[in-house]
Amino acid sequence: MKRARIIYNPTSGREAFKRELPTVLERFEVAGYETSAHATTCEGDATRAARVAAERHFDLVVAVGGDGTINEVINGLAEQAYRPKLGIIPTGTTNDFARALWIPRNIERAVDVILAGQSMLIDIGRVNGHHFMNIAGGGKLTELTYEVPSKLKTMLGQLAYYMKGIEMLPSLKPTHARIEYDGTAIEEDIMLFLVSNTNSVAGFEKLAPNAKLDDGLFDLLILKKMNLAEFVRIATLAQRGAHLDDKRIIYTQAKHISVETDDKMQLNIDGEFGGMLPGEFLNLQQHIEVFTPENFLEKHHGES
Ligand SMILES: Nc1ncnc2c1ncn2[C@@H]1O[C@H](COP(=O)(O)OP(=O)(O)OP(=O)(O)O)[C@@H](O)[C@H]1O
Repeated sequence: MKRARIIYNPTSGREAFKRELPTVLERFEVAGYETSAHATTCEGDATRAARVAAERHFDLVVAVGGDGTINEVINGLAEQAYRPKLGIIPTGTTNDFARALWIPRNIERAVDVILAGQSMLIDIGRVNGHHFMNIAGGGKLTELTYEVPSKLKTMLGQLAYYMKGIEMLPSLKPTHARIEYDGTAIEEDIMLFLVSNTNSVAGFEKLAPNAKLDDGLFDLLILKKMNLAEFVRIATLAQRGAHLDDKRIIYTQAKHISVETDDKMQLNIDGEFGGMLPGEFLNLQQHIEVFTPENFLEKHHGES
């Protein structure tokens, strides 16, 4: 019999999952999985639970929570030689990864997706020993993701980022950076850089439009030194994906990227603080097998 382990964050979102857990367990059992559940208790717990599930050769791990929980589960699986398939039930405040994969927010429908059994192998990023599935980057503005409180995110959505972003604008300063990507070396004064695995980033759907989930490549986006007015203009263009032709933007794709800066710069990994630069980014191609809706797979195959 196949075995599934559900790893859920009981505090995520509006705590709605706990009420649904018996129904969800029943559905996995009926579908032929011997199923157990682990409620996470603190930061890092989902990583441990996922690692144990891999070591015990579970067939399926289901991560329930927001991007934080999914990131932790992926960190528990990524270093293992045997990696169970991954199902996702998005119940968090921020669910960028589920959105990128077209996984529904509704619990029952997210379970439908997993039990329908359609999956694909996706790339995972690694930087300085941490793994990420959405995006990593550096520069003052990337700190927005942890400076905006989740209550505000829930209430105001993207507007919360704008409000906080405007507050931070005066503190935006360029730093000198040495960046190497797949053998090309550049030196620039930069405002920020983003290393993206998916195209769904903090509500900007067209920030890294070429990001594909299984091509082994990151989208690398670098914002060169610019003044405030130029910055606001480019941020506006980025809303509709019209920022890429601007001469203050470098946009390319690469498998291996290293970044070093003169001034101290924090590393943001999937929306969380991830230590300080320098950073070395490596794309682990088709590293995790994840369940996605049928229509997403059709779109994906149509594009590649
Ligand atoms: N029982 C717990 N109590 C408090 N925090 C927890 C617990 N279990 C897990 N966590 C932590 O909560 C973090 C955020 O969770 P997650 O992303 O699933 O939900 P979220 O609702 O989107 O959260 P947030 O709005 O705080 O980002 C996780 O990275 C994890 O470290």
